Amino acid sequence: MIEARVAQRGKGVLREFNEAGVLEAADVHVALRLATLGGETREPVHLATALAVRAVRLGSVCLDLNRIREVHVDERPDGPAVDPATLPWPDDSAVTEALQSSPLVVGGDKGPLRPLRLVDNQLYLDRYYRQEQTVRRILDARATGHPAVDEGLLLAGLDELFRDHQDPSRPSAAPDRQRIAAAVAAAHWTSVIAGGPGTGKTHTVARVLALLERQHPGLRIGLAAPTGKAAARLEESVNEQVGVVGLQSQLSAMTLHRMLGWQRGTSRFRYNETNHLPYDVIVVDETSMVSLTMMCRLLEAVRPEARLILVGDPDQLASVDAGAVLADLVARPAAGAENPMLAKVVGADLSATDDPAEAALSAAERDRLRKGMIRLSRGRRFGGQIAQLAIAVRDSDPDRVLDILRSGAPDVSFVDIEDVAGVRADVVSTSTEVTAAALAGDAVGALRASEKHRLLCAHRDGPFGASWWARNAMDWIGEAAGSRLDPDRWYAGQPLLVTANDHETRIYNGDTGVVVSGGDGELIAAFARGKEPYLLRLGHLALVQTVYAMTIHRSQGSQYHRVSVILPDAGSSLLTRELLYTAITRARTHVRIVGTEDAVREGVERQVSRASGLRRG
Ligand SMILES: Nc1ncnc2c1ncn2[C@@H]1O[C@H](COP(=O)(O)OP(=O)(O)OP(=O)(O)O)[C@@H](O)[C@H]1O
Repeated sequence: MIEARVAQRGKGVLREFNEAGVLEAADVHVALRLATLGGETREPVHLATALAVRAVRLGSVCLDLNRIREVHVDERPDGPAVDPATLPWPDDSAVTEALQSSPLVVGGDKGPLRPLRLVDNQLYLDRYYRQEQTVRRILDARATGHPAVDEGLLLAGLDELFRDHQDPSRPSAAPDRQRIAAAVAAAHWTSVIAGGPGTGKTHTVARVLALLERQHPGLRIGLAAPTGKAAARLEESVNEQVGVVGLQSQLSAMTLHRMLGWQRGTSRFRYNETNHLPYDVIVVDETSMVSLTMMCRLLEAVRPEARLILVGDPDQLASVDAGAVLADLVARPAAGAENPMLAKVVGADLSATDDPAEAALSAAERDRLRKGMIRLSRGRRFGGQIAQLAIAVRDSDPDRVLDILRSGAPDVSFVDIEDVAGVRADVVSTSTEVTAAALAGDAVGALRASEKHRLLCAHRDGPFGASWWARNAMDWIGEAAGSRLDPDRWYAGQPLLVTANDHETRIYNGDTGVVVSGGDGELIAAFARGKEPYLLRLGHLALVQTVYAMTIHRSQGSQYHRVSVILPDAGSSLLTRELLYTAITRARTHVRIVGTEDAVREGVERQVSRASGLRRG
């Protein structure tokens, strides 16, 4: 155990949990500080408080006391992982009883401090409890009525915009979930359009906006995404459709922070519950990456009479901060009745039986329509085994996942960590192509070539981590080229990853680019932005790193032709279904899984379980 991770002040049970690697020093410090301020001396409360802080650190909104012992402990550098069952757990009922009378929960004579909430045996840090309540209250209020819609106009628009792809003289065959999604978004103040990559979410959003613009000439549209990269991608793909669907003008998208008016150095936003955003419709893409805190701020700032359309893939990894709001909203029970307008405008889709291309709506899907939620299921981009593999992972079917991986299908492969010849060939050929274009000053070609293959890892460090594999890749490239790459200087063909938002230079955390020759012997950085690359002097780049391998978390929101996924050993807490799903769905033409059968099975079977009260309705 690394000493810095052990809290010096921790004693007794807290110290044992800290040394075992369940708690970090910060969890212990926060718990002890709150206990001192509130005058709480009982160890079960100290432990529950520290575990609640840990739960938030790991992405949950609260600590589920019914599952308090379900903690995963990673292997330690100096030995095997501690079995959590061997730790000195207090009696479950003793924890609950102590909390029920704790001044940290019920308040005490030391003042108004009440940092914990105990609700239905879920222990919350007060801040997250209040945010969850706000989200629930605003969503429930927005669900009590429906926007007024000119049904004739909507029907005509749906008929015009959702045509058969092969034969545009005919409307698309029923059921068409994209058409249903458009009607759902028109019929609700809040709607969720969920779906995997390439299911046509953006295609549908462009049509929804066109339909709403016809209903409300002069419609003010706000487009946003949690990251700059995702916002740039949303803007680009919606604008490709502007002419096709008849939108009045090109649109711009921004990060959620920017839309809300983030003010440097404060935690306040310019737009909030008293100063609402000036839009009639707001579309948020990549909503799976939105944290509870951000969703709370957004909902507070949306006018009650503005539509909010949340778009994303609930099966992907959730936000790095606490909360998995999109997945929670999808799982949340539906309340209220279906908007009768839906049956009038998309009745044929709702009652259609199976079509060769799309299955009939299930009872559960029909039920979700009541809360303005629809999941697009028909893949429009990649067919073949990548989509099947992603579905098998999502459905937690490890045997099917392994069958597909071993099927010999041309778009999927499964290799041992010792057998990296294929990875090496992909790394070298991609780099050769990127470098040739970069040296020729062809920024578009270099950026395009850099999307040919990407090496993805679960971890950042260690033998399965991105840093280690990036060094391998640099060695392979150096050997193939006959000269070593020098990570301390700029060179043509160098792949870049931006690690922090820089609003001034308009590059954002997660942006990827390439160093190219600027023609006059000078090197410049090129970033993909729509049709024209965005060029920037190297001296203007603040936080960037060379990226021959990246973490799966970082790759969210991007796609590549070929992807090699380095799985960690079975036993890593990062290895989850959401991680595998996200990694696989980054690939357009080929996904290569590098790892063991045990790691695949464990990943498919372990779901990230983020405790939250939103799911309970
Ligand atoms: N109904 C349709 N008919 C024909 N082509 C379609 C249809 N829906 C989507 N497409 C095409 O399929 C591709 C994927 O669509 P789109 O980009 O909208 O998917 P997405 O769900 O937003 O994907 P991602 O999550 O990867 O951004 C696009 O090329 C789009 O033009």
